[in-house]
Amino acid sequence: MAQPEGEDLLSTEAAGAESEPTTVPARRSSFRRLLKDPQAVISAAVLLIIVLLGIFAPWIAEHGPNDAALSAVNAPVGAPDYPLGADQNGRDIFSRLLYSINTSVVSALIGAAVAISIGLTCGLIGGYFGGRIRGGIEWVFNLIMTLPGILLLIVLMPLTKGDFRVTMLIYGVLLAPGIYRLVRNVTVGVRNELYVDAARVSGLSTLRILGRHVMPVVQGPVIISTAFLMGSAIGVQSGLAFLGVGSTEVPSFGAMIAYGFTNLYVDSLQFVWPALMLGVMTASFVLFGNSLRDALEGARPKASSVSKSAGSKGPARHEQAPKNPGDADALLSIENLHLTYPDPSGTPKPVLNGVSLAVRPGETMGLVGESGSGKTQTAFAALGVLPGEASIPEGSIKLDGRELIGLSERQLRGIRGRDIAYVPQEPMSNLDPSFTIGAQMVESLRAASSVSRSAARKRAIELLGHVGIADPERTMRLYPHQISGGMAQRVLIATAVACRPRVLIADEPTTALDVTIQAEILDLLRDLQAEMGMAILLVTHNFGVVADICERMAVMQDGRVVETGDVAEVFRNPQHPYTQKLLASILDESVVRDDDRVLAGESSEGIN
Ligand SMILES: Nc1ncnc2c1ncn2[C@@H]1O[C@H](COP(=O)(O)OP(=O)(O)OP(=O)(O)O)[C@@H](O)[C@H]1O
Repeated sequence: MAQPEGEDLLSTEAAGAESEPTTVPARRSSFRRLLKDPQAVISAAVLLIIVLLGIFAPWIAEHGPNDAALSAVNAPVGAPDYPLGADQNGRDIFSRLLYSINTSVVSALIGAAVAISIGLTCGLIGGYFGGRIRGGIEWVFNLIMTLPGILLLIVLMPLTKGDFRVTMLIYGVLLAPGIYRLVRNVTVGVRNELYVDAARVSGLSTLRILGRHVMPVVQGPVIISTAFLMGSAIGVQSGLAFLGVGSTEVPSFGAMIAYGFTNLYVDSLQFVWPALMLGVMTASFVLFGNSLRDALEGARPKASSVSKSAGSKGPARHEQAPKNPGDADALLSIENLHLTYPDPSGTPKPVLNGVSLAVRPGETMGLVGESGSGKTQTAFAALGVLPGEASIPEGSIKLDGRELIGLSERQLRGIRGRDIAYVPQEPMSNLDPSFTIGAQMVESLRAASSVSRSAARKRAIELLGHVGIADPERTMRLYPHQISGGMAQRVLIATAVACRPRVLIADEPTTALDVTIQAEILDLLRDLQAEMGMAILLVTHNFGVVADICERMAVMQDGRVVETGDVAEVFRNPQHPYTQKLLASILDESVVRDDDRVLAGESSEGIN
């Protein structure tokens, strides 16, 4: 397929041109999402109140954190001037609690800032450049990881002179390898994306690519890790103070807990206040980080059941839908499917306008149409993996007579992978760069068939061999960036057919691959179909692929199917003007074979 680089470059530029003005609304909508999340609002409010209490401690507290009064020794809660009582040295617990907040916040900021700045910078560089640069960086980080963390901080006490800020600085360095690994893995994954190659070819500087393409992907995981790091830094600082490492002059939850411990039988509450505050602070950091990540990464296409439009109740809203001719024996039957997404003003924007489609058992149906005609949305609707904001006001999707619209996520999970499976367009983007092929296959197999880990591993190795991977055992140990696109697609096909699904939806499974590999993947799909007897719905914009492998085809335009029929018949005698236009613009007699064998899908050779 002559999908020239020029076109890619133009689209990259166009995307770039578009991305500038959309940045502000995107940020605004992330912020709005954050404000709508009760977990985010509550945890942020709790943190804000705690931090403000720390900042205003000198004005709120009656006493200094180290002011001791003999008359106040072990004063109970509610004693005059000592709202939370006093410790065994006669120091105001409330005051020490407030000042300890500042110690914790400073520790969290130093520890997280050092870890993020070192880990993020090195992760981006190591992940993007690879080779010796990555080797050198990893050597240093591996060395750091061998150091015994807390023990080192204790041993270095003479060097830090008990200053918790210096201690947290060193702790930040010890935390950096975790961030490095995270960022490196994400960067390696993004670096292999086609759009990054396109950006590189179009002359974008490395810094710009890192900032524009890599950082947005990295920011979510880093933010959630920041929250964990802050919680961890607070915990470690308190732990060290509990052990007596550091200046006794510095108020800290850890030191307060230690004093509370020794005084547990005199007044148990002395121990409870700092422990409670420590718990609330660390939990708030983590909960807020989770919400922030969700907000920044946007509404993910959750594997949720498709939502029906407001007001539509029960599954009986598609009775008037026109029946598909010949769908009585259909395994997957889509009738009059309408799908909308809200536009920025909230008005539903139609994306599918009454799609009707029937896939019979054991057949390969090609779903063709120009970009944006709704092929993928139709496939996603059938799989029940539309994003949360999608709405189906009308229509029906039946698998072997069972209505899928309106099923709960739990019910859909029982169907996906077992009865209906999916092979995606971009194999690399569909494998997690942080996990080995084996780990990902085992996880998917266990999710689909609840087998033991060892059985899933055995089955994964078998499947990899079955889809033509030469050394399955070795491949299981590899990370996605260590295998080719063709191998990645074989891995995904192997996972998809693991439970012998009755319907396989393959969304442009060969688009991201080069021509030779495309033919191999089509052959593989054909072989697997012959062996397992599954029906395949093949989403493609490539008529060559349709001619090569499909028996029937449906042509989509503007969110509806305009023509359905046997491939040979549609190729010979297209009825709809849009099909005629598509065929006229795509077919080239000099490269496309028109013999009956090929059109009937009997040949094993690919056409492009
Ligand atoms: N989350 C979404 N919100 C709003 N509109 C969407 C969303 N996802 C898809 N669309 C719109 O749905 C329409 C159909 O998209 P779809 O991905 O199904 O097209 P397609 O035929 O598969 O195209 P391609 O061959 O390029 O993948 C497009 O106009 C697209 O902009």
